[in-house]
Amino acid sequence: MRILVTGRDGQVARCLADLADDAHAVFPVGRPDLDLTDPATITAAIAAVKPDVVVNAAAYTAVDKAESEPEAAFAVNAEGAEHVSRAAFDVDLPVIHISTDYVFSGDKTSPYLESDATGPTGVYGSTKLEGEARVLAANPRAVVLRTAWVFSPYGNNFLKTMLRVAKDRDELRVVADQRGTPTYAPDIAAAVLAVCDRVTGEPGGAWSGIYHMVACGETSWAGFAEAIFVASRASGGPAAKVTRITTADYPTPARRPANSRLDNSHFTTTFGYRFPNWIDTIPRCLAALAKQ
Ligand SMILES: NC(=O)C1=CN([C@@H]2O[C@H](COP(=O)(O)OP(=O)(O)OC[C@H]3O[C@@H](n4cnc5c(N)ncnc54)[C@H](OP(=O)(O)O)[C@@H]3O)[C@@H](O)[C@H]2O)C=CC1
Ligand SMILES: Cc1cn([C@H]2C[C@H](O)[C@@H](COP(=O)(O)OP(=O)(O)O[C@H]3O[C@@H](C)C(=O)[C@@H](O)[C@H]3O)O2)c(=O)[nH]c1=O
Ligand SMILES: [Mg+2]
Repeated sequence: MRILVTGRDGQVARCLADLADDAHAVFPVGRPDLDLTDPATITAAIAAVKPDVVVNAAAYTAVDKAESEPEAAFAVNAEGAEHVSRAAFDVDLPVIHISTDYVFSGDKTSPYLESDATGPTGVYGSTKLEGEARVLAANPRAVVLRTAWVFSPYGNNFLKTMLRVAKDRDELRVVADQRGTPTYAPDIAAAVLAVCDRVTGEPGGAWSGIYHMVACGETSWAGFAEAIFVASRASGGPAAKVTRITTADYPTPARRPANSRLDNSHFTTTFGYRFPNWIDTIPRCLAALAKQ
């Protein structure tokens, strides 16, 4: 099958391209050829690639910057996502859209289910939530996959930030009162391919809807940082001591959910893809970085 992926240089887009095989030809298209804020470029990309399915992996992902650029975030995450879904629908294609744990308030004390009420605490989360609704409304064959705390050898992410800062500093202060699940982008890509197989193999659309697509297990950002440094030290890389702090000690423009753990059992049951525990994925990322 042919898979059009929006956002050529994004973490998830690049990992999807890495997984291309005989059964999955992956075509990542980014700006300026495909711009989510310019619907004509989306239509043109679909006409050029002739995909069997469209994966929307492009987004405005700068969580803090979004607080001062709400229009720009909305144009990509809400309107742009809608344009992609509608452009796919117009030529009778299914769409797979990636969303986030930040659609939740974080007030729940256990992992979030797909049926739980949303309540984003910032602009990024609000615009992503609006994007989910618009994607589902524009195309009856739409899958919304909420993932979280994405890291990979590519782009900007928390793991790469921790390694970079540890090169110059012996100690790092990291929040310990926000909990979630780091999810390795190559595993997200493999899971998305499993969804591609289903949505192209079963045309009806019984699979449409929202799914939580995260790795197994849970931690805090501080716990994630500590695990990164344990693995990095073991492979001779940079490491630092992590001092656990609270969200109040680390002011940021955007408020983040205290609990953004997602229950992934609906995804696992429906698509038959099993995620590993997040902690086992860190050495894989470090090994991939070492090869760069
Ligand atoms: N990163 C994370 O921790 C998480 C991400 N997600 C979601 O997963 C998906 C993939 O995220 P990830 O791979 O990390 O994203 P990245 O931040 O790595 O990449 C985002 C990509 O989107 C592209 N993009 C931004 N605006 C536009 C536009 N107007 N038109 C076309 N492309 C655009 C960027 O292009 P350019 O290079 O030109 O700027 C970039 O390549 C997103 O939907 C995100 O919301 C969900 C949970 C966690
Ligand atoms: C760099 C750093 C961050 N922090 C805190 C700030 C914040 O609360 C938390 C995570 O910081 P980051 O800015 O790296 O992560 P953030 O940009 O909030 O990551 C989010 O990105 C979007 C796209 C998503 O969809 C989410 O799932 C999530 O992955 O760690 C520290 O406490 N110490 C530090 O040294
Ligand atoms: Mg960030």
